Amino acid sequence: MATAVPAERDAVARAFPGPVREVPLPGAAVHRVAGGPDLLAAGVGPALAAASTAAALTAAALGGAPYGLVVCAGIAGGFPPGAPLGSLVVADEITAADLGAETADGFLPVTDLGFGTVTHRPPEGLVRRVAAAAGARPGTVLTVSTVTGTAGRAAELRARHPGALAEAMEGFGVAEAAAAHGVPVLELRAVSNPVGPRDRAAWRIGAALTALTEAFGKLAPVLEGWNPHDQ
Ligand SMILES: O=C(O)c1cccc(C(=O)CC[C@H]2O[C@@H](n3cnc4c(=O)[nH]cnc43)[C@H](O)[C@@H]2O)c1
Repeated sequence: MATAVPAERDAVARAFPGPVREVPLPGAAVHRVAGGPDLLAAGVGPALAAASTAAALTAAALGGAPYGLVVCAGIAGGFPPGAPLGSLVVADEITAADLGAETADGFLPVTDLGFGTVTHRPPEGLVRRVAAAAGARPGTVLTVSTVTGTAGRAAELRARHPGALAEAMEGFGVAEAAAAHGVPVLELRAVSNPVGPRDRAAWRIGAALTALTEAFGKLAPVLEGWNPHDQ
């Protein structure tokens, strides 16, 4: 389970009773919950999140206990009205929204330049089960390197990604690391602020972290019981 910061990791950890052991990695540390998941505060932004997640995946594989699923979790900005404050969004697509080139005719995704990928799709069946169990809305979660701070940018993202419900900063990086290891990925976000004009007074980080804890309380049996062959 990869979050950006320790506060998110600890919000997830509150859903899993059991002692925690810290396992050091290059540049990060896994919190291993006995009888529960491995939790990683992977850092803010797609690059650091990818590097930390890759380190955890590699260490697990070399240790003979590879992961079967990578979950990116944390707070996010929600596109109103689909994703109000405190609501949960589960990604049916994880899309890098600003990976590409700006041209006089608009933004070109990196795939149009002939490189790589901009979207990872979590297993559909798992997304459905998580949505049902946690009461999360399925939709695209955008990964951005710059938090949206104007109505204009929010409108531009909406126009380019009509299915977007949320934006955050790590999902695509975590998904790239998971894909390199052939491991499925899931992204679950609790909405802490609206995507749009910058307004720090509108953040509800405490409520979003509580929503994350409650969600993982409901999701433990879904995640434990999920078989990759179900897809
Ligand atoms: O300074 C600001 O205006 C501002 C607005 C929203 C979030 C931030 C952060 O520094 C938090 C980044 C952190 O939390 C996730 N997150 C939460 N809300 C958003 C968002 O609206 N857009 C992108 N990321 C968001 C993100 O995944 C980071 O881990 C600052």
